[in-house]
Amino acid sequence: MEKRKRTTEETSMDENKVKKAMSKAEASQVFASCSFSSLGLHPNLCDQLRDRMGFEAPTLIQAQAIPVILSGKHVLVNAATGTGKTVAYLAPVIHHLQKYDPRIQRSDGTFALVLVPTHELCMQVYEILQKLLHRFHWIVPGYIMGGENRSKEKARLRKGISILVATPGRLLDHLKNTASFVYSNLRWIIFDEADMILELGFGKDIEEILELLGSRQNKSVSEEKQISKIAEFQRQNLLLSATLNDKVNNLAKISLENPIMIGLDDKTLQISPSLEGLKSLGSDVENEVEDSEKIARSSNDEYKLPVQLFQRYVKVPCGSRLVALLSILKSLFERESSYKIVVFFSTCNAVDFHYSLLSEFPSLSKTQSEAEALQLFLKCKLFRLHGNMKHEDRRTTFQSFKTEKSALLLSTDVAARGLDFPKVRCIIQYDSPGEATEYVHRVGRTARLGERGDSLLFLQPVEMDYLQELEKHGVSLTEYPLLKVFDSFPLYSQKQNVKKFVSVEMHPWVLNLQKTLESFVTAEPKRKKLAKDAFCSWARAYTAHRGELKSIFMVKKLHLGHVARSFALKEQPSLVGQSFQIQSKKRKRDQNQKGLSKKRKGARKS
Ligand SMILES: Nc1ncnc2c1ncn2[C@@H]1O[C@H](COP(=O)(O)OP(=O)(O)OP(=O)(O)O)[C@@H](O)[C@H]1O
Repeated sequence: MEKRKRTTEETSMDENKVKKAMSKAEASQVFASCSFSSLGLHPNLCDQLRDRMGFEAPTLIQAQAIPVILSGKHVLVNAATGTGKTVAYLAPVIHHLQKYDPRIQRSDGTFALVLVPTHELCMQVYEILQKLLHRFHWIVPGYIMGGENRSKEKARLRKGISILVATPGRLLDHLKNTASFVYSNLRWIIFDEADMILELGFGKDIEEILELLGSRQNKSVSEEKQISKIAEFQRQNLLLSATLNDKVNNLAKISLENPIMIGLDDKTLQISPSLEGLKSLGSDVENEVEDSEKIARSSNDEYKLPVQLFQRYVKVPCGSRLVALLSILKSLFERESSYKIVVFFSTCNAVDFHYSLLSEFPSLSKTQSEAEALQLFLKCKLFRLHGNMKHEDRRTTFQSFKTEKSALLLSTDVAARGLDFPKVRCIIQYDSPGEATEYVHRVGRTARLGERGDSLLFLQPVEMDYLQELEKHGVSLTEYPLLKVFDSFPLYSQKQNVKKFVSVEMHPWVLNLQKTLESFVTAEPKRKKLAKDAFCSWARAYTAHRGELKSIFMVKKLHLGHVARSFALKEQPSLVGQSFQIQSKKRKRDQNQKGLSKKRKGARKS
């Protein structure tokens, strides 16, 4: 069995960093020094939080948010990932609902609506609700989401769901088509991961939902009263996210009335109760005009990241990316017996290819007996998650990865937001995230609630300007010692006492592993097809970067032959390459024509 050597330098560097981070984490004080009951929550609910959930004390954000939410005001919460925002909004809702006298009944319909962007988040919030409601059996939790059986959902809505967790598209569908869905008592609308809901293009749906529910802030009071006939209380809307952007500003404006801001720095705030100049949530970010009444400025905002998170980047030439990924994963899993890692990819095809590769790629073996034993290169439980998977498979992956102590999850951005996988120690962004907000949410899957976490961002030499993009938001990364990782592997077919290698591409470990990977992938037509499809969709995704990022992630700057190597292909797939080049030529031609017609228009105007 091959053993990896760890340099003492590497070990002491890591240990120092751990110590430094842990003291930072302690200093950051994740928990407040008060109790849940001192925040005004009902004793039964406090018992439930302690006995069922194991929560002894509130987190800082819970201590800040719970009393304000209990007071009935509209609230915008901006707090770092993994700080306990879910309980911050669910606990006050449950507190109020359990107090209703006479007790609420299923026939009263829905009192609280939690809108979330993804299925996984929908399930996660629902599960937390189930635990919190254990002692309050008359308050019924439920969920509706795209991809589920509509008629079963209709039946559940007919029976009555007191607190409903939903994805926007499916909610809108039921609001329009399920006559037995009672929402006349609706008191709370909560947007969890508000910016992602909008990023996913649900802006128009949200506007329509707010209209239908009579909760759009420019509705006249009489109209609102008509809709909320039975409700004796005023509506309370809550908006939560770890990152804010212009679209959230607009959503805040149309859904929140005189909101209280929690977790937002005064300097970056301009609270505007004014409802004038509302823009459509469905419009493109690029098309949005500068607005002087922003609730939170996004352009130069510093994002809040957990202080105990070590953020590093690794600079890898394109053709060596796959070898670098596999080597880093191997070294991490060999270092510790229990280790949970999430690797983010840009496309579903890329996840499928890497999943298939890692599920079967054998260990590079020195001896015949080792080869016969068929050891895998990576000895860890492997999972994958992406939007093209069947819902049932997504659910199983989500649940299984949650409970594993040591495992690797390969995922697209469906896992980037809000998901709470316990004990994830490291996040690897193999494909770059695009917007800085995406970076923040991806790394937010680790270092949750004061725990230690590492993150590693893969960048090619031509993409290094992305670090400056992150710097603009106060995010700074240190370099990961990649060559040291390669040096620590035994070099078969080379003399053991070799000199230090200076270049990543020419490192014997890299050359050897790359060659083996290429032979492995090209030997099996199915695997080769997965690699080709992944290559093709990767290149398409690469051209889809928006705004300023276009000048950093330029496909023009890439050598497509090297990109192919990163999918263990010996050559750039010619057909894909040609069609890709035709596409990019066409795009260029279109851009030139656009530029020309703009110039012409300009000339006509002047
Ligand atoms: N008071 C508490 N005591 C102990 N654990 C808590 C407490 N509140 C929340 N947690 C746990 O902290 C973790 C993070 O909580 P949660 O998922 O609500 O964070 P979040 O702020 O919504 O994160 P994200 O921004 O990534 O969605 C969860 O595992 C949750 O069970």
